[in-house]
Amino acid sequence: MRVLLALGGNAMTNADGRARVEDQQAAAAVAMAAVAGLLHDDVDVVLTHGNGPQVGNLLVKNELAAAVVPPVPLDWCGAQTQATIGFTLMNALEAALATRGLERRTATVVTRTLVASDDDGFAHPTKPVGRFLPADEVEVLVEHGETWEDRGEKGWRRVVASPEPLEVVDAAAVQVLVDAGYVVVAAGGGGIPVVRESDGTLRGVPAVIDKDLTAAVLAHTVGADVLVVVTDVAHAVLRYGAPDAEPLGTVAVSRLRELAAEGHFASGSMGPKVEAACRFVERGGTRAVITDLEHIPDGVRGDAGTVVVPD
Ligand SMILES: Nc1ncnc2c1ncn2[C@@H]1O[C@H](COP(=O)(O)OP(=O)(O)O)[C@@H](O)[C@H]1O
Ligand SMILES: NC(=O)OP(=O)(O)O
Repeated sequence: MRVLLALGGNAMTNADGRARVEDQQAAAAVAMAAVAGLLHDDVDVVLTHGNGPQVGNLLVKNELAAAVVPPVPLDWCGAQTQATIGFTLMNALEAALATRGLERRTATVVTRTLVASDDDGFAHPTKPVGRFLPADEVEVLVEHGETWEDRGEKGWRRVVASPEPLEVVDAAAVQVLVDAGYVVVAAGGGGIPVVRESDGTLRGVPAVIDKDLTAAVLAHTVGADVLVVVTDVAHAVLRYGAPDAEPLGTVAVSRLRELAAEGHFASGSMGPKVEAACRFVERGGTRAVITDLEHIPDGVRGDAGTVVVPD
């Protein structure tokens, strides 16, 4: 069986969004222990991951150091996060496997994702990145041309362009490595966004793609049977936060689309996960599962989490 696991922010760092190195290493150790448990069953695994906290931190470093060190664009920041998170996950996974007496080769692929140059996402930033700030600290940043959004209790967060992923450009390399038995980390942060020029060459563009939507594209392209969207809740929930909230178990994809249209899944959090799960199953995937780290092995079998199946 081939499984693509998309790891959310909670699996990559701690809850305050600051993404300190030690927090990222600790979170990776916990996440990779869960993934190592899955590798007992000798499944092929491709991992992808978010980068919102990390890429936001790199943007802040750019600003603070601009007088001394040349700033780099957002696509470069995204590429840098693929490298640092990829190697952290590889180290953590190999350590987790070693404690179980297991060995699997690992690789991280610097991965580009094709987007449309006229995507509406460039005009309307939606992707939250970096740390949370109180409203009074945000004013001056908005005056400098940044877009910030009120994210509720935790404060305000910067939002950047987030175009739709059309194609994972480097999927063939991922496929070769996974066919050869590697556990592959790929398309981190949704992939480095690129557009195709009229002469066929690719050019990086300043944006951060939603990693769950790219995960659905990559899972289909590498022939995954199961997509698991790993987050900090065991299920997608109907009437989330209300007294009569109801965790969603196994659901047919067309029914899930109806529930999404009724507004059960918040945009910018559970919404893209549900959308990614629907897209993967609609394109022929056996099942897509939304669950937390603890339930990964059961979720892969379809025995835990929100399990999205074909009609
Ligand atoms: N209907 C819902 N069911 C479950 N969780 C929901 C729902 N709507 C919004 N959420 C929120 O979505 C969060 C997961 O999304 P997000 O924070 O973006 O995850 P990650 O960083 O793991 O990718 C949950 O912690 C929960 O607060
Ligand atoms: N790129 C991305 O979707 O990152 P997060 O999951 O960390 O928001």
